[in-house]
Formats: sequence, structure tokens, C-alpha cells
Amino acid sequence: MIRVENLSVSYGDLRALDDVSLDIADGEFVTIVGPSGCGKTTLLRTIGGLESPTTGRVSIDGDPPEVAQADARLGFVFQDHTLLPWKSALENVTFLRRMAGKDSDPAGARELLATTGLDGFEDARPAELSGGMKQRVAIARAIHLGADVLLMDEPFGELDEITRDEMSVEILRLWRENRKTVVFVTHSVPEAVFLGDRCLVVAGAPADGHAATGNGDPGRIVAEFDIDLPRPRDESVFGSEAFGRQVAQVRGALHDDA
Ligand SMILES: Nc1ncnc2c1ncn2[C@@H]1O[C@H](COP(=O)(O)OP(=O)(O)OP(=O)(O)O)[C@@H](O)[C@H]1O
Repeated sequence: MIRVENLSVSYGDLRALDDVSLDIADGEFVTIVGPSGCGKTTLLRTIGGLESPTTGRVSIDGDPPEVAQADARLGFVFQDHTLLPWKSALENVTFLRRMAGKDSDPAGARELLATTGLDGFEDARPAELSGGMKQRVAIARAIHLGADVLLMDEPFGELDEITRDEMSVEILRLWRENRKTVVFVTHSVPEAVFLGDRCLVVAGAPADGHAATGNGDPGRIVAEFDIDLPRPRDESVFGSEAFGRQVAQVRGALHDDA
């Protein structure tokens, strides 16, 4: 379980997050949506131990995130896929696992690449792959690492809408088959609703014209929605009345706070 208790994070004088508390159950898919600059990435990075709390704490199964990270229990997938350009798709998938001191399991990596639609591209370098394919490699890498928790920051942000929808369906399938806990940051309300068991709305404008104090309006969770859509979900959900209603609810919470 991921536990965030009374978390505040400041960068110098700028308070990016204020008093955020939340629990995420094992196997849950939680989405975090909010406007640019409200602190979503800061929250995700702090959960992952890439930023330190100013006050409050984060734990992963009772351990500090740094410990979970050292044990390869956390997998990161960012907008910028961070693949190593000189390595093939297959080597990119196996590399992190080897770095974590595990057997690189190339057969497992090939299978994962095949299930993410990259059969035949194992030897391709990142420059030879499309944006969507690179993100598939980055996702396969995080799953191959054996991480229990996937922390995803706008992983489909650079992709066209059709590829984005395809990738959303794909990530749900991988999540279902691998039973990971996923924390997924996005700007897109429909994406947040389509993917999540639960959607957290973060609002705030830490840097909006309050330069004199540097504090502005720190990011905080202003609303939380349990997403009541049956699973498994596929593209047909996008046209459903229940989907439209829940998107409207989340949008309403975002605009109420704007
Ligand atoms: N390393 C840093 N040093 C200083 N300020 C930072 C740093 N990282 C983020 N900030 C500031 O903290 C605030 C929250 O940023 P953050 O990246 O968490 O927001 P976000 O909601 O993820 O934005 P976006 O959706 O645009 O990625 C912003 O005002 C940002 O300028």
C-alpha cells in the first residue's frame, strides 16, 4: 500500500504541494488530473522518492520510497520515455533489470515486447521507433523490472489522439494481466476517467503572480471520484452515457476550483 501523510513539498520559497494525504491500495489504478503547474508531477515524484517531503511522509508497504526504489519495487514511465538511444528495444527492456541485480530474462522481455505489439522490433534502436512504440518499450521495461508499483507521468502526452486511445486500452490490459498498482498523472480528464478506479483532482497555482511571497496557492487534492465503469474497458466506453457523466463530474470539480 502507498501511504501519503500530510505531505507538503516546497522548492525554496515556492510551496508546490500542501498537506496532501492519500492511501492507494495494492493493485489499484489511481489517476491524478489537474491543470499545468498544480503539483501533479511533484506528488508523483515524491511518491517515487525522486523528491523529498518538506513535511509529512510517504511510505510504500511501510518503507520509505528510497528503499522501495532500491529494491526495484517502483517502475517509472515518463512523458520523455528515457530509453537509451544506443541500445535496441530488447536491451532497453532488459537493461534496468540487470542494473537492479536481477537475471535479465531476455525470453521474458521478448514475450513482453510481443504482447505490447512490438514483435519483430526487438533489435530496433529507439530512433527507428515511433513515439507510441517507444512508450510501449518504456512500459515493457517497467513491467519487466518486476516493479509492483508503476508511476506514470503523462506517458501518452506526446502521442496523437488515436495512438493515445490505443495505448490507454493497452495499459489497462497490461495492468489487468500483471496486477500492478498504478499511479497515473494526466492533463486529460477523459483519460483519467477511462483508466482509473479512482480519480484525484489536484488544483492550485503555486507560482501564479504571488512572487512576492513565492507561495501562491499550493497544490492540493480538491476532489476525489470513484470511477464507476465496468471492467474490462475498451474503446466502446468512450461513447457510453456513464463515461460522459463522469467526465462531466470531474471537469466540474476542476472548474469549480479554477
Ligand atoms: N525542481 C523544481 N524547482 C523549482 N520549482 C519547481 C520544481 N519542480 C516543479 N516546480 C514548481 O512547482 C510547481 C508544481 O510543478 P509540477 O511540475 O509538480 O506541476 P504539474 O502539475 O505536474 O505541471 P505540468 O502538468 O505542467 O507538468 C510549479 O510552480 C513548478 O514551477
